[in-house]
Amino acid sequence: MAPPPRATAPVRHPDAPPTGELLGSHYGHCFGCGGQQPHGLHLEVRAGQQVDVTAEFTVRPVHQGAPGLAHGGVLTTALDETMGSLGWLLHVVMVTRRLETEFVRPVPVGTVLHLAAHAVAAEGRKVFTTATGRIGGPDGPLAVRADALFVKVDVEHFTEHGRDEEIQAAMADPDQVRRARAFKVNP
Ligand SMILES: CCCCCCCC(=O)SCCNC(=O)CCNC(=O)[C@H](O)C(C)(C)COP(=O)(O)OP(=O)(O)OC[C@H]1O[C@@H](n2cnc3c(N)ncnc32)[C@H](O)[C@@H]1OP(=O)(O)O
Repeated sequence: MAPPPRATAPVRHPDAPPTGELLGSHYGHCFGCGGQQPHGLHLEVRAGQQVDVTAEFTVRPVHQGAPGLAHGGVLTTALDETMGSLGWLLHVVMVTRRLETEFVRPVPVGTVLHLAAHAVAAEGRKVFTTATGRIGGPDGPLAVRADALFVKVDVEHFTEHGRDEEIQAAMADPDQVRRARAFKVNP
């Protein structure tokens, strides 16, 4: 998972959203950030100053694994979505290739998880990222952390592999098409 020696520091795109701006959902039905998923995480991610973001996730009863505790897979999803959002600042679409999560302490239902992620390095199509989730506040105790490798893809990644029903619906939505075509991948 460590970036190769030839990797370079990620560069914030000149047209990236300004610091503090809410990034918005990339897809209404996304389990991580979409507003149309009743049981989703409804993450609202905010742009940082560099290639970094912050987000908050409130653990609800539908996110339980053990009684009264968040499911580890759900917490991993929150970290994954937060790191994936770094693509807005790089102006690329990227998908998770590898993700390693460390669960440091249990996260009870009702907790607000304070997430932070930044891009560590980039090399070719690869973007190396890291994220943390803290409880009680942005500087509170560490509950979860993750490192991930993302790979930049073109919009064809989705149109070729996604189920036809959802692809057709997304293509019929002008806002979705605009979002999908906004970034070009520069290998
Ligand atoms: C719109 C964004 C939404 C974000 C939402 C949150 C993020 C998500 O959950 S995305 C959904 C989950 N992810 C996926 O479904 C992805 C499924 N995987 C794939 O489609 C493919 O494996 C894909 C596109 C990632 C890469 O495939 P492919 O284009 O053939 O690239 P491939 O050559 O295998 O690998 C790319 C590079 O990564 C490197 N690589 C691959 N695996 C590893 C690894 N484990 N460690 C280090 N490097 C690796 C390869 O060596 C290659 O390097 P280089 O470019 O230097 O040769």
